[in-house]
Amino acid sequence: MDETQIASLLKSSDIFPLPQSLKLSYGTAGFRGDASLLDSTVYRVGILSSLRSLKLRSQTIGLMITASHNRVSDNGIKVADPSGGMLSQEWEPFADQIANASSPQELVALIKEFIEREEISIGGGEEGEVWLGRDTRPSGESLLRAAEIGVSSVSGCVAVDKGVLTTPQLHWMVRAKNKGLNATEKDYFESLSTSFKCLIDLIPSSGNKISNKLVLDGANGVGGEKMEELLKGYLSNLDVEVRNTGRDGGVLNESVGADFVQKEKVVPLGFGVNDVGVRCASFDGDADRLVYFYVSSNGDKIELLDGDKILSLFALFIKEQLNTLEGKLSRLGVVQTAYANGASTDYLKGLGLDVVFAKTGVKHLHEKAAEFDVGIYFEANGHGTILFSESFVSLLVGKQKGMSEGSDEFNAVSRLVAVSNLINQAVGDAISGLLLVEVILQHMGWSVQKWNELYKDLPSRQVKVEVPDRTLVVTTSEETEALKPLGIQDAINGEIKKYKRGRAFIRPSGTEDVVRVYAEASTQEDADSLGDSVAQLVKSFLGSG
Ligand SMILES: CC(=O)N[C@H]1[C@@H](OP(=O)(O)O)O[C@H](CO)[C@@H](O)[C@@H]1O
Ligand SMILES: [Mg+2]
Repeated sequence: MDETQIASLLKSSDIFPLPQSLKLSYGTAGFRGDASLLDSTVYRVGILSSLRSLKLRSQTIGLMITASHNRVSDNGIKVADPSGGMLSQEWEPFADQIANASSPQELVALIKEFIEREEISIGGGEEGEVWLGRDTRPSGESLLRAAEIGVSSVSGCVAVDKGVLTTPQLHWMVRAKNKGLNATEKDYFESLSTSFKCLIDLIPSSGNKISNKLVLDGANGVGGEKMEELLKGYLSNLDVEVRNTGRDGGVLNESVGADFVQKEKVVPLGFGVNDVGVRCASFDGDADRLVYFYVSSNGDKIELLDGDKILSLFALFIKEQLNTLEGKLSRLGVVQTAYANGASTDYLKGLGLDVVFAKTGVKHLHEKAAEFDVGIYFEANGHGTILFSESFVSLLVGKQKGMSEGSDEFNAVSRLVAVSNLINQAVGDAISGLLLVEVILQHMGWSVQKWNELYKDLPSRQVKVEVPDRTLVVTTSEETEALKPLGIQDAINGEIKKYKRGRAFIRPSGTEDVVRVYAEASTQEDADSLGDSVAQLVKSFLGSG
């Protein structure tokens, strides 16, 4: 790093001093916090993205400015690697270090040390490129400017502002760009609508016809807006009414959206007694989570179809297509976390599927799903997708070419190819997930109620416990058992034994300063009681916060 580069970094970092007492961690989903405190963080992550692009021989990196389902006054930043997946976990400690550097001099020293270790050369003619996107938060625009300054303060690197996007759109575009494919937002919409129409054309004509009508809760965020754009410009054969678009005075994520609906299990604002029985869906604030629901009986309760139910629907459909192929050509697997409802896991195992568990956080699920030819992953909260290995897609495309049109096998192969184009291969995507759910329901001839009957969720309860130091809880790799504090797992097991179908576990949250308790049992009363007693154990072993 030469003197000019050092001077340029010192100068630009002077514009964005670190607010006092701010302690940041890259966590499960990038840096998040009150938007008014994040200028310096976003600027520094801009620098990191440039370094990442230089390290990876000029491949394009993505930088998304969003705080997802958090409140509108928050914001955040996450990095997409060239594959469109999350930033490699190996770089997270460096992200933490530079985000917390207390002065421009310390920042430059850390960068110097890092680029030497990683053998990144700056200023020798190498070029880097970073694509920036943001959600609809009012703070997004000025944070985006800070990111641009960070990116371009590294010699040879340029920032490209892609405007307001959903998180999965940016990940999709970055992936496409690095694969040498067309990578604009228009290409995204075209790819989704073409594969959707192809799946619709492949629906057997003999089946049960269901209502096309869907009401979407857009969380007053970017997802509703983009869905409307897709419907208007590219897809006319879907009857979707978008509510909570953010245009009618509603506040982002406030009593609306996928996180609210899944955690509170109540009707979001804008929905009520007139919607009883109608198929409804909710996106979260940056449209990477999707849940379905319908308003039941008197308009004040919902029946929730969460990520586990979407996973089950996808698994059933994919399995049906794979079974139609001659010979066993692929390994299908599903990935869940410990938060998956036990009834969903039983159901999936009952289908004869390979069910594996990953740690909480999409980056962990994605990694495991990528080990299969077709790997489906979902968090219970609605974030997930279906990954197809490149070799399996090539095999399918090759097979398709040599087959006669119209046979059952040809149709199954064509459906699988279309699904691999429809469903986002980079990251969970509420828009592409919604299109796939809609087409599968039409294919099966199922109402939302019929889909809900695949299995009945076991009653569950989640509790957050504030403790002085949550890092004292250490779990096994699947997070289902606590190794520390010593003795706590035996005590939890003692509680679990008291309940029919009892299951419970604890883990420190990666996004909040709490220990999370999850409990499940055959009745709601038992799940509540098990949750409460495990929460008491956490307090007695770790003290109250
Ligand atoms: C129980 C739960 O919903 N945990 C969420 C939450 O992580 P925690 O580490 O549990 O705070 O936020 C993550 C990021 O959005 C998401 O991936 C995860 O599923
Ligand atoms: Mg989100």
